[in-house]
Amino acid sequence: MQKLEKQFHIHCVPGDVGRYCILPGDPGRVPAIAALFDDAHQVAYNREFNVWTGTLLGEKVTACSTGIGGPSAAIAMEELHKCGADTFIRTGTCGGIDLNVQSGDIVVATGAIRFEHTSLEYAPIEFPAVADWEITNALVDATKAMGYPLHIGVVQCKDSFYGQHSPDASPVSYELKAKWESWKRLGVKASEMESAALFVEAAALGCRCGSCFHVIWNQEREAAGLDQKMSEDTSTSVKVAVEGLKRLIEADRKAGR
Ligand SMILES: O=P(O)(O)O[C@H]1O[C@H](CO)[C@@H](O)[C@H]1O
Ligand SMILES: O=c1cc[nH]c(=O)[nH]1
Repeated sequence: MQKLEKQFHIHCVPGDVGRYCILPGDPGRVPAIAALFDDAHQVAYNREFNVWTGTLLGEKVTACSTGIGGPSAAIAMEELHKCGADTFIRTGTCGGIDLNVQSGDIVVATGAIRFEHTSLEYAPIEFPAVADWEITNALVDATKAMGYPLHIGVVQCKDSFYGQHSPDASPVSYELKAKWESWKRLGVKASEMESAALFVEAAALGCRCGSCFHVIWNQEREAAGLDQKMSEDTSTSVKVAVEGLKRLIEADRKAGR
């Protein structure tokens, strides 16, 4: 019999998780995702990794939180992959950068800026952090079908949340602020923390990964004196991830993937 190896951080063994995984950062968001699965049950909860498995369209699917930042997200993906997963949808929160991106909107990432360090341990910096095309299409179609305001494009990833929000407090403010101006001029949609690591790691592992986000706020709209309020209810981005996953499962079945 094949040895079932319990993964060191997520405490799962092969069979505990599906091929398809939804990855929120917040462990508290996992039950809300699992509530949209059929027959969902918790299979493990260790550290920041809350893992629930159920089914969608009869396919085994898993929701596993990744915590904050690239290092723990990379661990979740690597250990889920060792348990048999090969397709990942990150659903998270983000802060808008582009002035058109408003609180409560959905952002679907086509790629991610690697202003973090985790991805460097999976690929040289010249390698782009690109979202999987099929997953991205499924997330875009799901958002449109549900009628939510949608922005599609590049997101920026970093390791320091406060480097984004209080760059002046940092001894390297000159770099943080100069680069932030570049992201703005390059039309970057939003800032978050995990997609760059996950996209690059997925490429290194031969897996697929895409991301969708709920916009919490937009600091650039605030700075420009535009209408700006906080939006913390992540239920729309959770619904987009689950509906997108259903569409992906159907597309995979049709294509024999
Ligand atoms: O809401 P989640 O998925 O955690 O995502 C965003 O929120 C956290 C920062 O507050 C980072 O993890 C960032 O990427
Ligand atoms: O502004 C934000 C909001 C969520 N997550 C981030 O990383 N930044």
